[in-house]
Amino acid sequence: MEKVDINDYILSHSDDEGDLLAALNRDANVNLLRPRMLSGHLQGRILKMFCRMLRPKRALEIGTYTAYATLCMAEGMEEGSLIHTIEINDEMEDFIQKYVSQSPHKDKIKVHYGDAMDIIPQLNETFDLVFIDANKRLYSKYYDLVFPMVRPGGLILADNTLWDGKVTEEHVPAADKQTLGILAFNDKIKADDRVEKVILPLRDGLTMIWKK
Ligand SMILES: C[S@@+](CC[C@H](N)C(=O)[O-])C[C@H]1O[C@@H](n2cnc3c(N)ncnc32)[C@H](O)[C@@H]1O
Repeated sequence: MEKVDINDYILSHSDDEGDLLAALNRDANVNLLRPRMLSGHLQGRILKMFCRMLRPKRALEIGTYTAYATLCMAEGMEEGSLIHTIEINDEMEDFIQKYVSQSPHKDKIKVHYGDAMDIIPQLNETFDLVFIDANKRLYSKYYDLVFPMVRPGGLILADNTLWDGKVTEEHVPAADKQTLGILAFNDKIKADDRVEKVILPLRDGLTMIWKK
């Protein structure tokens, strides 16, 4: 008998992503340049589960891309809650709108188009949950900007913090600003006494940062 791939086994024994997200995933793989950027089935179900457990009233996602993760988080959030999500590339607007508009959770989602560095200061919110998943060079800046807006006891998640394993390479070229950005962010979080932190070795690395 052929051995079942462990990732297929995990997905086949976890919740389905559902028809809408499966269609989004297929559409992204056929029509977008970098479909691997979206969270995907496993991480999406985990983000939903975080929302089920934490019951955030206000959430923020920095880096929407297709809204795959946005839709997953909104699915786990309660009625009356809201997730703000920020996307710098307004060419994604039609794609995002196509799927958000079909979701039964669309009323919990507010999409902002523009640079998160400009939009975050305009959001008059206190966040229970923040998902950092935009420009890897700017993770430390997003963190500093959003930190005062997270309530004590709130959670910040940062995606891609293992950056394809490049974080353990002996020599990182000065031109590789993305890896250097992630390295600086990981060191900053490790040294920050205001938070408890753990890197989950999930997919490309997902850091959980709990504000004391
Ligand atoms: C990895 S993708 C996000 C994936 C999405 N969070 C998910 O899990 O499905 C990163 C996105 O961040 C966007 N982005 C990059 N810099 C940004 C910024 N300063 N403000 C807002 N969005 C930004 C990019 O255009 C890209 O669509």
